Amino acid sequence: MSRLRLAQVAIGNLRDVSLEVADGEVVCLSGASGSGKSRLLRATADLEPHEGDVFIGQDEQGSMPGHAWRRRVMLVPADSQWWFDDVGAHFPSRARETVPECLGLGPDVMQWPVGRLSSGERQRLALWRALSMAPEALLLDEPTANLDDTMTRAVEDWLLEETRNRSLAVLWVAHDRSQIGRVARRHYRIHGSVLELADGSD
Ligand SMILES: Nc1ncnc2c1ncn2[C@@H]1O[C@H](COP(=O)(O)OP(=O)(O)OP(=O)(O)O)[C@@H](O)[C@H]1O
Repeated sequence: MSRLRLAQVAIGNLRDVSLEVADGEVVCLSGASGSGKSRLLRATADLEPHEGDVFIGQDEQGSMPGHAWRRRVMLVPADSQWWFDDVGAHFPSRARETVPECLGLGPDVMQWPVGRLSSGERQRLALWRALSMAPEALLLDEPTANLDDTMTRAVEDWLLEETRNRSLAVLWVAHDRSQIGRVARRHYRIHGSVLELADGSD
């Protein structure tokens, strides 16, 4: 069953974007810098006006307020936003106690001030924050851009496991072809104003 569905979405230069992401599936999206990947994720998250329709299950984006949509279809932007002084204040209480070990951060990270976090720590914690809100779909904008190779592989494995265990639909923007090959069986590439299924996709 398709969990997340885009039907003839148009935003900026992009036209006629239609794709589906099933429960427990990762679909990758790539394209040149400035081709519109982030805007497409923002449109999917109901953060930018666009043409066309987006569905989560049977529900259409316009049928609910934006904040309700974004709890179900959650965007993790490349540059995450933090609005309280301390890290822990951004997390539901159960998630403060259960920071995944593979992120390489102990539970005391929840007491840290946000200003202390490195870009890679912010990125890993933004992913954990999103997962801890129990969304149905995740929109990941280059989720490993600030991580070294070892941590990139650890985060990929963790995200794939969580995707399966939580039956999430994941749309993942990536540049690195080898990463795309590891995490997704389907890969769309932006070419000019259209989205094309890349070679090697199932
Ligand atoms: N709100 C906006 N209104 C008009 N144009 C915008 C808006 N936001 C971004 N753009 C433009 O749309 C184009 C696509 O931007 P986008 O951020 O989606 O690119 P991208 O593919 O994610 O690039 P990168 O890989 O460099 O992050 C860019 O030319 C950008 O300047």
